[in-house]
Amino acid sequence: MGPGLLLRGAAALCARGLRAAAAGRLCPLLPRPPARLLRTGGCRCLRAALGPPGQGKPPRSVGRGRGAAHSEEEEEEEEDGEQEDGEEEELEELLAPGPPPGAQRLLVVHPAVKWGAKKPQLTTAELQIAEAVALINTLHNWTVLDKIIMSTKTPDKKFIFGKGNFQILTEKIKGLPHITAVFLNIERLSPLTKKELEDAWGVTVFDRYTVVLHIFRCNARTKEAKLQIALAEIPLLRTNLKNEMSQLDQQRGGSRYIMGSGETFMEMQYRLLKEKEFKIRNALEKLRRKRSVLRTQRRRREFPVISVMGYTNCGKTTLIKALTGDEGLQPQDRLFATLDITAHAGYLPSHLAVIYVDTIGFLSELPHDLIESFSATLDDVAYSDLIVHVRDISHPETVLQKASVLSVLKNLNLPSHLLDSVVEVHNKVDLIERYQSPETNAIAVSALLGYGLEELKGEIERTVLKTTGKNILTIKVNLAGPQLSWLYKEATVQEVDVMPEDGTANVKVIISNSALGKYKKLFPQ
Ligand SMILES: Nc1nc2c(ncn2[C@@H]2O[C@H](COP(=O)(O)OP(=O)(O)OP(=O)(O)O)[C@@H](O)[C@H]2O)c(=O)[nH]1
Ligand SMILES: [Mg+2]
Repeated sequence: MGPGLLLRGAAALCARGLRAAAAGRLCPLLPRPPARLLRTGGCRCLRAALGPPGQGKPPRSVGRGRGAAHSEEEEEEEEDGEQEDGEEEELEELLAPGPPPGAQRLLVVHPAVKWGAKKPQLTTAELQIAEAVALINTLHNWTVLDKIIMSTKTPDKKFIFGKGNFQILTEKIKGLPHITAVFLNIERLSPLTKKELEDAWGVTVFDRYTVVLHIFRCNARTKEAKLQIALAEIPLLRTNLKNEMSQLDQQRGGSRYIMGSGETFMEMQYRLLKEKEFKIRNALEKLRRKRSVLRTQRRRREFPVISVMGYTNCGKTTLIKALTGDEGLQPQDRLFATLDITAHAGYLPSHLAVIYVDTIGFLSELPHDLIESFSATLDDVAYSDLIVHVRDISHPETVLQKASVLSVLKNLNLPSHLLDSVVEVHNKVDLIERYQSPETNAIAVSALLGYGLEELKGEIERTVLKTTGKNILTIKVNLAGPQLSWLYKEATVQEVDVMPEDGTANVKVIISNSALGKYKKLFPQ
């Protein structure tokens, strides 16, 4: 006789739990959570996903039974949420101010070091200035009027360029009366250099730090992203303050005491800045704690978490959309479109449910302070089960981009097993005729056109099973005994194929090594 009843209910139950877990929610029996993903840092979304207090409580024993253990954390979260309402206004004051109003018309200047140890490898001045232009084009109503590559042997000196080239540049700028600013494509300008250049050129001068920070500010949606930007601004505010104070001191204003306060104007400004920094760090810490609760919840539900990382604009969001079918995702052809970490549920070939985490893109020569203030966002990566490194293989600097990403990953202090098991994806192969990967382990895909996705899912599954110590097995159980309910509790049951004639069932499960050991001990064959 052929197989009897085939029950796929277990997988359906699992799907609900998965959606809830991706949304940071726990109850598998509640109405469907918003399909849109929880932005892990955004408390408003979190509350929306949890629903009104009381609604989000899991029943004591549902499905795989693990949901029951977490309600204390959930309550704590709800309380936190209420408390935050009162703080919302106060925190608004800490957030970075909006971008300066009005359009900017820029000259982009790339200082090129053509000889010696400081000459950049794996790229050219043309590609670097192209990236600088792309950064500006990301910003609404900022336009590049002109661009110039100017060679220099002394990029670290006060005027960046030698005398002759500085003169040529100054004349060029004076000959462009319509520009409102110069974007000097170097990591960071000292306040003194910035001031001297602005005095010489008569327009505002931006460095990479200011431009990237500005893009972040424009793209930030969640409270966490905004707070991180506010934190990244602190060093800038501090150096500005130092500058202003030295000017004030020259006019002998900075050291005067403010009446009755016992502190000078300068001391007061520093104190206010310190207080602001303290508040931002506190608020971020709170959000971080909240995230760690979500992390614990996901762990408990045992959905493997896959962090999708890569250089900005390489196609991370497009790939996750293709792997999960999540229509809420909006890939965009601009740098730093994604600033908030979001989680999205998907399935691997053997119906193993996983959560894909979309992350902020990387950029070479991203100033340290900026990376540091966003490192909290990347905290989650350390707790994932696998990293998928997406590369835009059609980009002329793809090799340099890979090196930048790997160097940031190394500095994130990730566990070595994560770094050793990275799955590398070569994306945008549709843009290259007959693409042949030079790296044998990489998977070639087109996230946009859907090529290579099945192969990628297969590779992700193989690696995830290995790194999480899970097995996919079919176990024959006696339906009269407690085995099936034990498996529902301790593993992920995918299919139950009942044989009514002998009261047994073939049960397809995803089970961890340790659970399998226990099962064998409890139910010896
Ligand atoms: N031709 C082609 N374009 C792609 C492919 N994948 C992504 N893109 C395009 O590349 C651009 C960037 O895609 P995103 O998915 O937003 O890239 P991202 O890595 O998430 O970018 P950030 O969030 O800004 O770091 C979009 O215009 C996509 O349509 C692909 O396989 N082929
Ligand atoms: Mg993105």
